[in-house]
Amino acid sequence: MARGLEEWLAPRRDGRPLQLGVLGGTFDPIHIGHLVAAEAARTHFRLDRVLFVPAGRPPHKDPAAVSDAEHRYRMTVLATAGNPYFYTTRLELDREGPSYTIDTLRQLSAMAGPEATVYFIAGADSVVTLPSWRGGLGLLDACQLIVVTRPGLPGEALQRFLDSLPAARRARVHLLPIPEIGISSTDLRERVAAGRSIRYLVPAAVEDYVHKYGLYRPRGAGAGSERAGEAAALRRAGTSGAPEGAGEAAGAPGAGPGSAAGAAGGGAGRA
Ligand SMILES: Nc1ncnc2c1ncn2[C@@H]1O[C@H](COP(=O)(O)OP(=O)(O)OP(=O)(O)O)[C@@H](O)[C@H]1O
Ligand SMILES: O=C(O)c1ccc[n+]([C@@H]2O[C@H](COP(=O)([O-])O)[C@@H](O)[C@H]2O)c1
Repeated sequence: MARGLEEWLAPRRDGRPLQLGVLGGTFDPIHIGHLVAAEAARTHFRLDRVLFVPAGRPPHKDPAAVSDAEHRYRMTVLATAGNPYFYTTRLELDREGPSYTIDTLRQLSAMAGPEATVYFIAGADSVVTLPSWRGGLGLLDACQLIVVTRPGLPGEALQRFLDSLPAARRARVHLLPIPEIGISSTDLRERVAAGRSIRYLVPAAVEDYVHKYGLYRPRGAGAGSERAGEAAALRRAGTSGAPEGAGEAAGAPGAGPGSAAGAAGGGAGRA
């Protein structure tokens, strides 16, 4: 277990119970929809910190269609670096097997301690598939669930899901309307493949990273043809070649103890 995450999950200095947000995703690539969702959840529910968890092996996706986890992790570190309340963990990259969310939530709860409340943040499109996840609705015993709105999902699908829940579990689900950001990682991959701009749809550092490593370009198109080799080199480099940012590989524990964010968190964080 990376020491950075343990430090980042340390209790608040004022003894009040920690309110921890967790946003899991494939993040292939991370985009402003993810960041807006996390920030909206943080401010609305007065979360002390939000942890971004790139899925090492997304359980429901074809591995051949997903970029190397190391690239997705590094882009997430870059994207979250500017927010002192955000942090990116490689927990699911370093765990063997499919990245089941229930395992992650149990692991985080054990690390954060019994006083902490864990809020899993997810888009409405993802939440309606929850019954098919590992552990099914049992996930709602391991966390509070913040459901952020997402353009494109018919309202009835979410309502049907909510209506299907027993009252005790329904009480743990919180709807949060957020500014509608009508983009997805799929759109962004398609844009890059077609040579179209992704500027302003992802943080500038992520845009630079995508182009530097030739991600999402058709095979044989310049740097894109080097993808497998680059990813292998990144893995060999381990944590030493990580980008600067709020993530374990960067060795900069973001809003953890002693950081600028720890101090800034006087109101919202580690007072
Ligand atoms: N634009 C958005 N608005 C609100 N929530 C979003 C948005 N994009 C992604 N999410 C949510 O963020 C989480 C992680 O999403 P993910 O990394 O799969 O991105 P995605 O854009 O849905 O990717 P893809 O198009 O590859 O399926 C999910 O809970 C998803 O519902
Ligand atoms: O645990 C599961 O069975 C499970 C099934 C589908 C999705 N998830 C998680 O849900 C989060 C969002 O998934 P996705 O596909 O929208 O990136 C991400 O953290 C996934 O690992 C988890």
